[in-house]
Amino acid sequence: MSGNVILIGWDCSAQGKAVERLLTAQGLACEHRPTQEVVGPVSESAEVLLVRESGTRAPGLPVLQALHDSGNTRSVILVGDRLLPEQVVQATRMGALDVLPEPLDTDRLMAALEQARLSSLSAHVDEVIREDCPSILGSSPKMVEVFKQLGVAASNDLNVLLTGETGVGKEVSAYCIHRHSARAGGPYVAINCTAIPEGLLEAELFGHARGAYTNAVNDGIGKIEAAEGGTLLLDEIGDMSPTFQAKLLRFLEDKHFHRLGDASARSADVRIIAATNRNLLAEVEAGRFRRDLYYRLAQFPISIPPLRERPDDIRSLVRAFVAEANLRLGLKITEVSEEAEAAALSYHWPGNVRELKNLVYQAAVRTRVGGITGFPFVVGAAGECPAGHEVGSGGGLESLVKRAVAGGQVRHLLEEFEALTLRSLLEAFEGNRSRISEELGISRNTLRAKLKVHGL
Ligand SMILES: Nc1ncnc2c1ncn2[C@@H]1O[C@H](COP(=O)(O)OP(=O)(O)OP(=O)(O)O)[C@@H](O)[C@H]1O
Repeated sequence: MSGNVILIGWDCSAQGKAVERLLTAQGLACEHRPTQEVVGPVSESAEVLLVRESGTRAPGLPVLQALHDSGNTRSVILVGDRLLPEQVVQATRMGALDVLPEPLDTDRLMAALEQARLSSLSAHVDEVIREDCPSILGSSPKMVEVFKQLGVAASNDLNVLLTGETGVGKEVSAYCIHRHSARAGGPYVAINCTAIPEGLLEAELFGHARGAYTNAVNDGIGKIEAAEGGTLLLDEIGDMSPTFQAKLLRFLEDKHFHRLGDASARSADVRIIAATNRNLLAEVEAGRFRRDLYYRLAQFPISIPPLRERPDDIRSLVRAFVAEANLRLGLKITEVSEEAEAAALSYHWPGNVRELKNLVYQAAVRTRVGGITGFPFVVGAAGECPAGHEVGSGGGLESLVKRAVAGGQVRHLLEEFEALTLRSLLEAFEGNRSRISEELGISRNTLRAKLKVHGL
């Protein structure tokens, strides 16, 4: 099976085949298998899993549960007949990107598949980049200053604190420091402190002894031991709980730690780089982040400026990502129109380089061959849109809908609403993703996937 196939898990062979024909007629590559099989190795190279479960299997969703338990990272869309509300909630919590009732509405199915494919594309982009030692780009005076600081950080072994808005390139900078440091021959390990539930973070970071918790059938090393001799990136450090802050401080003081459930002290030779999009000093002043931990982490602080403060980088980033999309996805984009470039230059870029990269990829995927004539900007509050893309006077949803209808852009309207909602929630909850996922009642993984799709 090739890597961009939609795997259809459907028990009733006649219906499964009918969906396969429907998607094939839309030009999509797909393959039908009995539902249970999508949990097996056959799904490994699929891009999206379209799984049908029956609501009469109350109270659970066995196939989705099995996928979730196996650590599936592919985008999943659930199709169900007579699903109970609890099953819809469960499905979303287990990471399903969408839940579609039967009989299937073709437009909704196509929209859900497009979103799922963009989500996998975005995940794939991140994977590819991590695998291929991403090079860090930028030629603006502000970024040249940052590169100099990365060089100084690479020449010593101090703990580094990288700050900057979401998507400015903190993680690529951390990797750049590692690659140029004396530890380059050692491992580079990253852990996202918010993506892991509080209860599991300790074991994830420090490791565990056999029997330390249910399912801990063997001893296990944590990220700290995995990074021995190398560099450990603690991403989104600003969201760490006070209890965990105390545990981390203890490790930073003498580089000694205990695996969870094991009394023996161990030590690790690891360089720590921490990253956050919060103003950590303000968190210290507000009493939410330990001052002593802040100073341990910020032995060498580096702040990365938002993209809107370095417009000189925009054009070259757009060109670099177009070239990358051509190479990675087999597209044939020949140019980016002057109008599209001008729109990119006047846009506010709240999601910074990540958003730019996503928009370039989305525009490239939609264009496939020829020139990109525009980017699918999310039109939000006035002043955040590029010239010519403003919401009409009065703003709000109504004018957004009218504008989309007038411009024949209805197809992507629901995506725009979702992006707009998420952007507003990020502002309202000051980027606190745990809180947003709680308030929305969706898992943090689902939220992360959605934020990635929209480049936020
Ligand atoms: N200067 C850059 N050159 C090339 N790619 C970049 C640059 N900055 C960011 N990117 C790309 O943008 C995306 C986001 O970057 P990264 O994950 O480093 O951001 P971040 O600041 O750590 O974001 P967050 O705070 O949300 O974790 C990645 O795909 C990365 O490769």
